[in-house]
Parts: sequence; structure tokens; C-alpha cells
Amino acid sequence: MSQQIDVFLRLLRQGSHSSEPQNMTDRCQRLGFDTVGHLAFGCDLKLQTDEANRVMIRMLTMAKMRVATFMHFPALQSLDFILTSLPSKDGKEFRRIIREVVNTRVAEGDRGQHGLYAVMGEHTKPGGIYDGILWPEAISFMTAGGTPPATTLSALFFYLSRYPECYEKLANEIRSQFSSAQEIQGGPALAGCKYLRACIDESLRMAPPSLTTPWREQAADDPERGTAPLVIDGHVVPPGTQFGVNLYALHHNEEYFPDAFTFKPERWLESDDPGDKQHRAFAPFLVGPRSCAGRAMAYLEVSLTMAKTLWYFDFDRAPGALGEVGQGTKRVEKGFANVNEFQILDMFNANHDGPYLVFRPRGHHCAELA
Ligand code: HEM
Repeated sequence: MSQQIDVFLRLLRQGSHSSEPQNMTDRCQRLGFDTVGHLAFGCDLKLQTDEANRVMIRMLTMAKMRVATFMHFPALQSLDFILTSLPSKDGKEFRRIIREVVNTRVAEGDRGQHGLYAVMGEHTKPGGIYDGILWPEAISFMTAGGTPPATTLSALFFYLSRYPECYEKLANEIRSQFSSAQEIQGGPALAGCKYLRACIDESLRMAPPSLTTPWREQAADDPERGTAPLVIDGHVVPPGTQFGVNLYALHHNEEYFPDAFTFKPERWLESDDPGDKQHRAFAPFLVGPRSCAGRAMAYLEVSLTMAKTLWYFDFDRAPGALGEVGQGTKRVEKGFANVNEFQILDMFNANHDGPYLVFRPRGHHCAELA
């Protein structure tokens, strides 16, 4: 993870030479997928540095859109064969890259990096890593682990570039907590950056990366409940009924989060009681047995990336029209009109664009990134 964050920082440094505005959605997505590529496949996808494989991001985004559409309009699934049978250059290229990743990893045998699916593959011989169940799983793992940290980071970059007092507080915390970039690593010092954690939680609240409504249904054979009816908040939910709570709606409920559309990390510093209303209504990773398996990794990835970025750089919104990418627009009436809100679209996980930022090296520190 650290190596991939270093690549991210070096690219920001390159861009800072020419004050070229950087699209943080692109930068953070490439970082997210490269990081999870190591974890899942034990290989370097090089999305940050090499244009060639970026078709993977486009294809995984398309896949998310398909899943989101079918989740909301199940009847359309019968038309899926049309979509999947259309000739697609990107689709062909995507399959070629996946095949290459698999073949390279298999050829490396025991010498290769031990990615999660390689380890699981060992245990599912004779299909091994090629096993028919593991590959679709691996692809959805890429999306589950690659996209959400990118959304959290993009939203956080957006809000910090628009709330100078929060930017100031966070930069001061990072720059006083550490005395060198090498000290910034997972451990008590990073965990002690309370304002950083508050900023991350506020970004997760305002722009929950898992944006679609997670529909659930009572299991027909739930041994714990037996024949007892399912009751939620006093309502009896008949068998076969799907129900769900949308995280965006929950996280913008004024009853739990007053001034819900304002980026206010301080709300997380007022109380750290996990039993209070606000903490109980905060569920970006969901709760229970289907909750996120990568929560700890996500906090580490986002914390390290933001802390190191603020160690090496200062940043501002890009000037002109580019600086508006990612915000709402008054020209649209409903839903997208809040210019101070980072705009996210429900494509199962969130889709977004921007913000565009301009980075300035901070003092002499950036020389280390050469
Ligand atoms: C800010 C970052 C992240 C957020 C907000 C997030 C959120 C979520 C949510 C809400 C779910 C439940 C989805 C559902 O049940 O429909 C989930 C599942 C999952 N997440 Fe994350 N996630 C994040 C990062 C990661 C990372 C970095 C990884 C792994 C490297 C990861 C791996 C997974 C896996 C494997 C599942 C499926 C768990 C299961 O079905 O048992 N996530 N995540």
C-alpha cells in the first residue's frame, strides 16, 4: 500500500511543476485499484503510471452500472443478453488483461507475491486460481476494495478545498504530529490524529461510497426467528418483502446530523460515545455479518494518503470552470443543485468526477519524492 501511495505522491509532484490541475477522482481510483490489485492478485496493475490497463476501470464502472440498473429494475435483467452480446473493444481488452494477470501469476508459482486469491486458489485445487467461482469473486473484490476508498478520498479533497478552516486544522495536526514523512505510517501516532479521523468520517457521512440501497429480505429458513414475524420499527414485514435503508438518506437525516449538508468534522469530536444517536446512525460500512470486510484497511489507506499528501503539498481548487467539476449546479433543479456538495451518483457504488486541484510543493520536503 505504501509503495502505491508513494507513486500517487510522485505523480502529484510531477503535476505540481506545471501547476496542472489534477482530477482527483482519476488519481484516487487508480490508486485504489492498484492497491487492491496487489492484495487480490499479488500483481502490479500499473494503472497509476500506464494508460494501457486503464480499460479495467472503465469496464468495472460499466459492470457497476449494470448491477445498479438490475437492482432497481429487476425486470430489465431479461434484456441483459443484448448488452453482453454486443461486440465491445473494451470488453475484449479487459478479458485479455485479466488473462495476462492470471497467466503471469500462475507462471510465477510459489515465487510470486501471495495475493489473496492466489492463497485461496491453492486451497481449491484442482481448479486452483482458475476456479470458476473464484474469478467472478475476485473481480467483485476489486470493485469492493478499489472504488470506495477512492470516493472517500475524492470527497475529502473536495471538502478540504472548500472549507479553508478545516484544511488549516488538518494540515496543522499532521505537520505537528510528525517530524518526517517516514514517521507517517500505520500505528498509534497516525491513530492519534483525531482531526484526520473526524475529517474521514465526515467525508464518509456526506458521500457514502456504497450508495445504493442495500436491499435485504428475511431468510425463509432463519433458525433464530422460526415462525415469528419480522418486525422493524413497529412494522410487521411480511415474508418475501424487500427492505433497505439508503445510507445517503440516513446520513443526511437532520435528527441525527444537524446541519447535515455542511462539512463539519467537529461533530465527531464532540462525543466519542458509540452509543449516541449520531454514532448509531453512522453506517458507511454497514453493520452485521454482511458489513465491510476491508474497514480497517480502508481507514489506513485513506489516512496514510491524506496525511502524506498534506505533509508534502498544499493544494487549492483549480481556477475557472475546472474548479467547479464535482460540485452541484444551480442550473439543475432537484438533487444536484447544492454547489457546496460533492456530487455522487448511485451506480451501486458511487460514481463521481473531480475535484480538480492544483498542488504546490511544501518547502523542501518534495525533493524526497524524486
Ligand atoms: C471507504 C472504504 C469502504 C467502504 C465505505 C466500504 C463499504 C462496504 C459496504 C457498505 C459493504 C457491504 C455491501 C453489501 O452488503 O451490499 C462492503 C462489503 C465489502 N467490502 Fe468494503 N468498503 C470499503 C473499503 C473496502 C476495502 C478497502 C476492501 C478490501 C480490500 C473492502 C472489501 C469488502 C468486501 C470483501 C465486502 C463483501 C463482504 C461480504 O459480502 O461478506 N472494502 N463494503
